[in-house]
Amino acid sequence: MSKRTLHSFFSPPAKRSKNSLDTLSRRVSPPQVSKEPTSATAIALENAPSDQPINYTAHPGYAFPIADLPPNIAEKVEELLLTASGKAINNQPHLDLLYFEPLIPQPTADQLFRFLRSSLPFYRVKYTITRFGKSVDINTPRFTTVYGLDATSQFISTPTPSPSDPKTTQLTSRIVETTNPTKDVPPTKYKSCTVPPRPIPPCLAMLKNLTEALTNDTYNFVLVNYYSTGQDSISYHSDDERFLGPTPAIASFSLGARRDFLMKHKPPGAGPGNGSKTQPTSTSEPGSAEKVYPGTTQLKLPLGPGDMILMRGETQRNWLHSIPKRSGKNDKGKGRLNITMRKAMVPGGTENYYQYNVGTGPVYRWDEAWSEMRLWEEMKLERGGSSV
Ligand SMILES: O=C(O)CCC(=O)C(=O)O
Ligand SMILES: [Fe+2]
Repeated sequence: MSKRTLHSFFSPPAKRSKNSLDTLSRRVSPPQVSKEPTSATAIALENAPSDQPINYTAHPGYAFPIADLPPNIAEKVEELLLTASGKAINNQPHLDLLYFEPLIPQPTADQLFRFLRSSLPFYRVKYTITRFGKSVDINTPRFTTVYGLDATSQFISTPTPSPSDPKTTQLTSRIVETTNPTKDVPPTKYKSCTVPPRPIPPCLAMLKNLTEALTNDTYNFVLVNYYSTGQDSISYHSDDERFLGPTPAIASFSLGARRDFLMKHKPPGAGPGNGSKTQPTSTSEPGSAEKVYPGTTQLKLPLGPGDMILMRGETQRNWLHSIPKRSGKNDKGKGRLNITMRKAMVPGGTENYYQYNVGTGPVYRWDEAWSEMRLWEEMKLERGGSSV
């Protein structure tokens, strides 16, 4: 396979032929899972000097400049994603998964985990819903963040070197109509978003572009969840919002601590999501007596670091998934990152994603010394105002 440069991953990948993923799975050799490295090799890899200094990307929508993926991690991830093959799981009604176990083996998965956890701004979103006529306050039980824009609009970003820091590139973006890129979107188009939409930073754009090449699909949103302990979770839901279309492909990466990913078929008679702006869209109440859909059983995938699961076809319309709480798992500092790539078709998707994954609250950032997510405002004061 001819080697693509990292820069080529910032432009859309060349389309593979129809069904090329399955063809690819058969055609290419399995991922090169190296033998367990000796600890000396692992340490050498972890500390491999990158031949370039780490650069940062600043944007008015980023709480602080976000580091670009270090070249030693980027090159490894590129190589792994371009040679991977997954296992199809489609032995139950309406279930269509492709499981890469793992897609990114150690030690790269761990390097990527630690890099992304410390490089991204996170939020702990609170919102209010109405349930049975009553207002209910919801505290999202995990850290979240999101980047991207639905298919009706596009960012046109201009990079300029930062005058105060040679390592930082400053991005300024316009949002234009996809159908007419000379036309800026009207200011009212995204006025219901809790924050102005922000472009996917290079470290996640690279992962997204490689995932597009691997899955022969395109994505315009990257959502990130951080489960700091076993008490962080996501309840049973399906990502079946109308703004994702009827058969969405969602690529979901796991990094860090292993957590169970549970899936069950929606009960008989349960319709697809109604597209309402609640998160998650379709839920099942814990403990509610539900009929099991005939011929199906619950699936439990203990997702580990570097695993990737592609949910596609009829899956979201018919199946629910969750990361349940677990006691004694992921003690302080372990944590699990989940990164999903999705494609929203209309502005309602942009609104929904920023509302439920950024919200209006404060920014958190991983503090390596404290081994926990902390309020960025407090960390900034301690750093004397320095952002990176
Ligand atoms: O953390 C995971 O693996 C699942 C996350 C998820 O289902 C979601 O963000 O919609
Ligand atoms: Fe989900």
